[in-house]
Amino acid sequence: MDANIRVDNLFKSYGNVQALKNINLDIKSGELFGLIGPDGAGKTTLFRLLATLLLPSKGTAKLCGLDSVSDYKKIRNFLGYMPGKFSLYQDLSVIENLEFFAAVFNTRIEDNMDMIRDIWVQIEPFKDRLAGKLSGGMKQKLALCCALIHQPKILLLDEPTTGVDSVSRSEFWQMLKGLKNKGITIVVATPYMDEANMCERVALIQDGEILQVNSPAEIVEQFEKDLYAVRSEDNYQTLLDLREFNSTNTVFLFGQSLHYTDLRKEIPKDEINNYLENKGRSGVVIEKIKPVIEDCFMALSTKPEEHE
Ligand SMILES: Nc1ncnc2c1ncn2[C@@H]1O[C@H](COP(=O)(O)OP(=O)(O)OP(=O)(O)O)[C@@H](O)[C@H]1O
Repeated sequence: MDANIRVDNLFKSYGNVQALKNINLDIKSGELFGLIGPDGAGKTTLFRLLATLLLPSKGTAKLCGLDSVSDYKKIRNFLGYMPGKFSLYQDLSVIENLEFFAAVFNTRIEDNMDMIRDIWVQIEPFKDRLAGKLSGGMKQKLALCCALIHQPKILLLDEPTTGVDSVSRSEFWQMLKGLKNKGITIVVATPYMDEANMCERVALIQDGEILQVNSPAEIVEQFEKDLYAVRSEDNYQTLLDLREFNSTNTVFLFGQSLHYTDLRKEIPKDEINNYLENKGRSGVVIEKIKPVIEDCFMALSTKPEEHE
């Protein structure tokens, strides 16, 4: 079975809220694909549509060639879905949760151990603990086992690493690579842009629209402008100053510095330096840097600063 996902001209509205606008996606069988976007971008809505839990307002979604509306029963047999809000029964133990999900799919844990073993061994020592008493990372591993217990061909993971510590986050991505090697098509939604690099391809989504679909490396390669990191003793005031500067294309705070692009091809650093010093900024440092995926997202999603 070709475990691909194909979305065509998909729209979803909740009353007046247009949560998804003309989404088109082609996710290949066996791909590790990321859906990257901020809160409210429409990631959960798209996942719930793919998981056959919501009806589209317009357009179609097909999983393994089957329609999410008319073939929803068949799709549910080969789809694993881990919702963003924990799907576990907090007052059941670890093993009871897993047994419950196996029973829902009319299967048994022992028949599917090969699929979950690598993850299960990490939580087995806590198998009699109530799910509600597990740490965030452990809950996430259990939820993943539950989503895998019926050996899905396609796995949808909605913000699996939100609220999870950084060690558990990187362990989680290692587990996903292991699952990809088993041939499962995996789609992961995340608000963390740095996780884009763990995916083969990503879709950047904002306000219900897909801004770009490509490999993380190619997205970064397509960044057109020269990018500069600007720092001073007062980064926030420098941000406000640069927003008023008449050659500013984009400027935003990024960690300990500002990321800046100019409307011109060549950037006279001295001119920017003088401008900022005249504004009273001290300790100004300007250096050319390589863009990362966050810069590409900002470039795609923000309008250039307006100048009179
Ligand atoms: N049941 C609903 N009724 C009305 N509006 C909704 C409903 N569910 C989502 N929305 C709106 O649809 C838009 C997309 O929401 P969605 O939850 O899909 O985004 P998201 O990217 O998953 O973000 P989050 O991580 O915050 O859930 C938002 O504007 C949200 O407020």
